[in-house]
Amino acid sequence: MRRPFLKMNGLGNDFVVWDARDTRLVLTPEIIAKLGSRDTGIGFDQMITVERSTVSGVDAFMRIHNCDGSQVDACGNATRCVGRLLLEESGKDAVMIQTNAGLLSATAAGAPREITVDMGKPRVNWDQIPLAEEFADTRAIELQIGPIDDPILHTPAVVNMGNPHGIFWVKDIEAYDLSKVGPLLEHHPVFPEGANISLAQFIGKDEIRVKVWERGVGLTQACGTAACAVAVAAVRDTRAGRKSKIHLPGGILNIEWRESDSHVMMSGPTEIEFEGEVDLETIEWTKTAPGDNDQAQEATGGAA
Ligand SMILES: N[C@@H](CCC[C@H](N)C(=O)O)C(=O)O
Repeated sequence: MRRPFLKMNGLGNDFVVWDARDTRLVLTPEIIAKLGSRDTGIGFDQMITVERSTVSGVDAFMRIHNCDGSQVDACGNATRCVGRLLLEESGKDAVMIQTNAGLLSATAAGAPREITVDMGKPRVNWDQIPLAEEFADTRAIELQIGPIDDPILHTPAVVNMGNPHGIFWVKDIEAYDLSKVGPLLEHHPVFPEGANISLAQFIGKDEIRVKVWERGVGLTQACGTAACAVAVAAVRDTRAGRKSKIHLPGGILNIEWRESDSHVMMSGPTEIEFEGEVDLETIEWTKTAPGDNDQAQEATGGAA
């Protein structure tokens, strides 16, 4: 069966987006991993399934899978992308998106294709991250077993933005090979559900450079929830003000941790790369329409 999809990204963090509001779609982790492979499939960081919401007045439910097939509760960049699709489709000023991490609202941010998402309140208690043991202060927890010798990589700040994040403040982000330390820290026993791992370095007042090793994916160009988690950790640590610019390899996200209601607001771009169709049995896929930045074209790729 051939199924249409949209390929989108937020700052290079890329997604296949299915519209499953009228035609149900359930894929096994094995099929998701095959589709997500950049060698044999379409290739993506996350797979997003837009379904009908079970909550009245809510525009849609968004299901999120990492490219390894695991289902997760939050994805900031994909929420902006789905927000854009629902805003364009409905013509509304704001849309509500149901996720397994709660209800999130999306609005246009001003510039074309830029979207602001209210990511809700961060959670910072040890059992909400979750951590395997009690820590009274989650601004810098002490990892008892260090998978790496460097003492800096023993004291992460931890924040849950609908998913778990460990943040390591470093002086020079280039001094670390995140592709080596990321997998060790992602699976550290202190994180019973694993964690997204960020290295964060101040590069100016309220400007932070961040590299992310995403749980269930690996290195990505950007991670929206990580940007929110870093901004929250910086405020909690009195390192930054309530509004910060997070510089990721794929570009910049503007984050505000609002004082009035403790909600985290994330603003940044979205892009439709192309429309496509895939045969879910053979994983053979075709581009069917161009994206935001393409001239009209047709191309073929996939397992064939
Ligand atoms: N890319 C996302 C985060 C996706 C989920 C993450 N890998 C996890 O396992 O929690 C973002 O933009 O937030």
